[in-house]
Amino acid sequence: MDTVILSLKSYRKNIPITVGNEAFRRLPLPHTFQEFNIDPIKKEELDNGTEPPPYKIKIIPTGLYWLAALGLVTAQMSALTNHFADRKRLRSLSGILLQTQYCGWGSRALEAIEKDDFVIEFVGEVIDDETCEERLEDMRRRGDKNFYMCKVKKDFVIDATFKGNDCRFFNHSCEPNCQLQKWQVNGKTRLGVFASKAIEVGEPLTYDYRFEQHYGPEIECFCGAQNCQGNMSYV
Ligand SMILES: C[S@@+](CC[C@H](N)C(=O)[O-])C[C@H]1O[C@@H](n2cnc3c(N)ncnc32)[C@H](O)[C@@H]1O
Repeated sequence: MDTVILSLKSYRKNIPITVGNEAFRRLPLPHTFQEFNIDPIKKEELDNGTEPPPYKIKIIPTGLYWLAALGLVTAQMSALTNHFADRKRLRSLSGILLQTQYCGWGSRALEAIEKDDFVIEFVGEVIDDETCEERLEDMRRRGDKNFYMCKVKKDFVIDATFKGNDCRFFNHSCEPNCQLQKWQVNGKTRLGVFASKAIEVGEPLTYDYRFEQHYGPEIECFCGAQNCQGNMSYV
């Protein structure tokens, strides 16, 4: 269970994941490769020689979650201020509202991204199927609405619930601007998010969850796309 995908070397152990409220609990996660101290995918590791771009995304609170976060910040101002200041994450609370008001937090592009650019890697704890089921059960019991697991293969589920990067905030869209791709890098399977079209500054970053199995209950989709399939279930 402690095996963390890629070179996740010194993940901070002091992240308060025990706070009851889910929205609050999700806020203090590390949000940059630097904070995470992981090596991003390197150019030479990609078969097609794609140059990984500099950090290009930003987390924004959206819709109702933004209001919820604001309320929590008011209530927990002192603790949060220290916490965020420590992680230089105050910027995260000043984002714009997105139209996807019912999808919770989302990521948006900080700068223009070209089609086929490598955007970010989906990282998290690597857990087996049994642990995954246990965690899912815990989440159901807690009434969690957001799920951050992606099954790569048998007994290889990447769980970004407790340890993850900004990729865990990419929402699903039936008309996404990114695509999740499976890569073999030095013998390891890794998931990379690549731009499937040119993306403008400020655009929400999304991919189709149905590429791989994202765990969780059948959730109604609010992506707002014309071709919306209605739910985010893997088919
Ligand atoms: C990987 S998380 C994405 C970040 C999440 N929005 C958050 O606030 O932390 C996946 C969860 O976001 C929500 N979500 C993502 N895309 C959605 C969509 N198109 N419609 C409804 N909910 C969505 C669902 O609750 C889903 O389980």
